[in-house]
Amino acid sequence: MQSSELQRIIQGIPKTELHLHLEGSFEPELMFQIAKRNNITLPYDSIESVKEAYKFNNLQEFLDIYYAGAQVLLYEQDFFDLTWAYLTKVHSENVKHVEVFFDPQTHTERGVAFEVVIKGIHRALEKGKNELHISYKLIMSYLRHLSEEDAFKTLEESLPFKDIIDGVGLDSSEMGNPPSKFEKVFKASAEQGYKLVAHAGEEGPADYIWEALDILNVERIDHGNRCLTDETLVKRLVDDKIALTLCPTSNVALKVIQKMEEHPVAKMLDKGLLATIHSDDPAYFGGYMNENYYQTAKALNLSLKQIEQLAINGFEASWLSVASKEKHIKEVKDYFKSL
Ligand SMILES: Nc1ncnc2[nH]cnc12
Ligand SMILES: [Zn+2]
Repeated sequence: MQSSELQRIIQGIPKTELHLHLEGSFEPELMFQIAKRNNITLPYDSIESVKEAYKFNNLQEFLDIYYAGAQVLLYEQDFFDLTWAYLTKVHSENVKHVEVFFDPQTHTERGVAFEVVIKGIHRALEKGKNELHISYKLIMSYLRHLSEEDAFKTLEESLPFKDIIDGVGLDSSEMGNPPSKFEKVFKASAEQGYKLVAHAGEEGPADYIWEALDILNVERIDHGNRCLTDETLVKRLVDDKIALTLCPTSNVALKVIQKMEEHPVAKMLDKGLLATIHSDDPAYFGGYMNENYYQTAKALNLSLKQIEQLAINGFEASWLSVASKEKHIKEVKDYFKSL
């Protein structure tokens, strides 16, 4: 199939994004605009020099730059603008539902109130629901390089906004910060009614995925690439229909894999895993949803059936109601039938 034909097909698929860090959707153009109005000097003299700096050898090199970029976000309007820019972008890519992460500690650590962050994000998500017809869920992620005590503080701060937060996640530097470090705060989060997910097996070993499942009791694994090294784990993930929210362009950018042709998603589909495709930090890795589908499909020569399965899996793994899931899955199936 011609590249342009594949791109046209991917554009038309009704999609859902389940693994997206709002701070990772911060495009350099908006970063400069917000830095200017907040009187902050960025350590870059142009948008080109920012993009030049976005070359990473591993997760930590990326995180250092990602946290630095987030420093310019100070006011509710900044968080609104960040979220709104993301929503308008994915609206243009036919994304129908999003479940997005935000990292409260990246901001509260700098003295920006939890309330400022969440109010800006929430206002944009509501506007997106009303004007762009994108439904949403919001996930608050604990930073795993910080202590569990710090995560408990964040959980406390979130409680006045419990009604607008659907789940908690775990992100940041994986190696040396296993899921078990956060056992108690995940248990307490579940008791507050939050759903649970965690990044695991991105750079870390399959053991971290086991811990996320057995110690944190998460219902989805973010990334999970490394599960294929453990057949017993694969069986568990298949049997329990645990989704893996994969991020192909992120994996290449952070050298989790050396090239897209090595991406494990096709193997995962073959094994019956509930694999899904997302963008992670698109402003840093150069691809939103469509680009992630496109690069993966092209490099792995995925069939239309496999691409359809990925889109269905996305809705299947979402936190939408059964009726909404069925509606979206029917839309995906009808779309592929019409091709
Ligand atoms: N890919 C990733 N892994 C861990 N933490 C993150 N925070 C933002 N993107 C991340
Ligand atoms: Zn992520």
